[in-house]
Amino acid sequence: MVEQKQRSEAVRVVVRCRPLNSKERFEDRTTSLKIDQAGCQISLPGGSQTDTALSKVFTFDSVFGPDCGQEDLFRSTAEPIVEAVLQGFNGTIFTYGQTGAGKTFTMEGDSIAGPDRGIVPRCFEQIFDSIKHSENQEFLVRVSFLELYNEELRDLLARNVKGKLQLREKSSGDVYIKGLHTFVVNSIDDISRVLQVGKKSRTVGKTLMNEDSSRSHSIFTLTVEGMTPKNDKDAGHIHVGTLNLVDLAGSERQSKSGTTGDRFKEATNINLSLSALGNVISALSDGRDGHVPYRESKLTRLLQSSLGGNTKTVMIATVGPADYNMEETLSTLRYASRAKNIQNKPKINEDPKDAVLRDYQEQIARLKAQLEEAKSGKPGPSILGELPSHGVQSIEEIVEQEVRRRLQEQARQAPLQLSATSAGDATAAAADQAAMPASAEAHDLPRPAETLPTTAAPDANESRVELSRRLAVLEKKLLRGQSHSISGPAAATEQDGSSSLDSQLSSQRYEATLRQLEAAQSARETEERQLQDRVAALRDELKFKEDIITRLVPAGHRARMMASLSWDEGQRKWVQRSPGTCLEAVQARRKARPLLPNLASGSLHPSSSEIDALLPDLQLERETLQHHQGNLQEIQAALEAVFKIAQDSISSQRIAAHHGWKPPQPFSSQALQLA
Ligand SMILES: Nc1ncnc2c1ncn2[C@@H]1O[C@H](COP(=O)(O)OP(=O)(O)OP(=O)(O)O)[C@@H](O)[C@H]1O
Repeated sequence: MVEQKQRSEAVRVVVRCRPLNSKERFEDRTTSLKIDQAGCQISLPGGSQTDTALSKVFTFDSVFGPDCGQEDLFRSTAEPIVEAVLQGFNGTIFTYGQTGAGKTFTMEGDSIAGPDRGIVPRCFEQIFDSIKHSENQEFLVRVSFLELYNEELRDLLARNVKGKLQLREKSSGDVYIKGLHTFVVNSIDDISRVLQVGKKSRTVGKTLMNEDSSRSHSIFTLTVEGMTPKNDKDAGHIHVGTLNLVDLAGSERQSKSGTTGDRFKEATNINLSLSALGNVISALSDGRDGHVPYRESKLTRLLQSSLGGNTKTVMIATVGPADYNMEETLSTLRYASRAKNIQNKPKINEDPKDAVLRDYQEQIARLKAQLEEAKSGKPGPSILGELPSHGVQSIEEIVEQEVRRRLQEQARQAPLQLSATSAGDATAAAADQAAMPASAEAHDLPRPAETLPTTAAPDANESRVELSRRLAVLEKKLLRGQSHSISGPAAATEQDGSSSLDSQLSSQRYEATLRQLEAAQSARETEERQLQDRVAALRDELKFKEDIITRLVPAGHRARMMASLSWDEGQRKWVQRSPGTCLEAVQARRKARPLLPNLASGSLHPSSSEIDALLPDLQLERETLQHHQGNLQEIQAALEAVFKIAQDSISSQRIAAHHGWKPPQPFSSQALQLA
């Protein structure tokens, strides 16, 4: 390894001015910005637009006018940075400017393909193209995507985007984000898919200045690990470059953007963090070794190594051309002009301890050795649960768990199925097994022990299949240059034709099954969400009804209502007990009650204490029966039977004379309905 001399390098600052947009053209907006692309200058008129002596002239590393295309801008700003990242430098490209000035257009463009695609998709193309054309090198590419919204860090690739992440600092002083998902990608398609998923989660909103205004700062990070060619004098060394693609939210004036409510709160946070960034830029551009207020905001903490650190940084300041935005344009140009003075000290990151590529290679070597042992008939040590964790997460993690569960289920149900596979079917069996997504290996997650079959140890055939599958997945994740002639995985595969075929088939089957599983998973998630919504709606309705009952129905009545209901398992609903059942209960109660000996013996002269005890009883029975609105005739018959017992036994005149009580009238169905 060559000792590196760390040389200072200024942050590159370029300015891009967008064309007048349709609204500005419709409003006949004028422009007096002057752009001298060749001289890298941009000037604004002074006090009066004709007074050139007072005009403000700014010089930058490059200046791009409204006619500049995305390709030209990319070549002169981003391409050299990506080249450096592939060599192991850190690089940052960030856009800064007034809302609606063209930051997102510059970074992402109007589409992921086509001439108007922005810097981000072009970086993807350059990275994978360079890897493809590199000689004898191996690469591993990982990505993450986050946003800083209202001073909260969010993982745009997480299931729960709104979960807050925490900034942490390593002992080296480097800042990192705990729990941020990182995905291994091995093609432009892969990485574009990740970008699209994240973009869907990013917070955007409509303002008067921009229909699609970014309400958060976003950072898309690519980490490219590369291993130097084996024939190089630095053979076997790993270099790790990180590329941060930063799309800042725009500075805005509330009077112009017309923001209120949430939009206003967002604008306040955006302006605060941009002003903190301005303070860091000012402190760094002073050139004195004074205090740099990185800790003022999370944005400045995130950009710490890009401004004044070990990164190659390009700032793209975007401005609008219309005169009615001249104040904001002037402010952007001043801000950008200060940034030109920032000095960074970029260096190649060599052989970091946490390089994932090295672990991948070690795992591949280990798997190959185990596969050899398995082929020679020795069972070998279990490979399961051995893989180290880097916190690199899997796109297919959920899918994998489901597949594992199903496979274990199948294995339990048909334990002989695998061993019954004939030798001729070995390849197909390998492919079947490989169809199981192996994201744990692909993303370094250790295989959870509890997901392993707890039955007998895998037989030789089974472990060989599993080893082949793991090998295929790991090898697929490592990207190799064009003429790979080293005795690496490819050479070893050539020695073993069947293993090569296994790997190819495994990959194809794996991809196909993964797609199916992803579709199934997405359908299941939709269904689950709908069910959860339904449960929530039912719970609200129940709560509403419970509130009504609690407020309007007296507690005694509620108890009696409940006593009159029973759960019918067959119909799966609450039903009222039949009046017959109720009457039987009343009669049973009466028989059990020893209080009315005279009544029970048929005496016509019950004592007054017996009558007193009977009256509330009768009242209760009447009310109970009133709840049975099903069969009125039965209810009435039951009720009358109860009263008849009383009338047969009690002399109404005596009762009237002694207690002033009026015997109840015979019950009519009309009265019951009214009740
Ligand atoms: N150079 C350009 N050429 C053509 N159209 C452009 C250019 N720059 C921006 N636009 C258009 O202007 C509009 C606003 O641009 P954009 O969304 O990129 O602004 P922004 O600076 O990211 O705004 P915000 O900070 O509010 O997110 C978009 O419709 C975009 O397509």
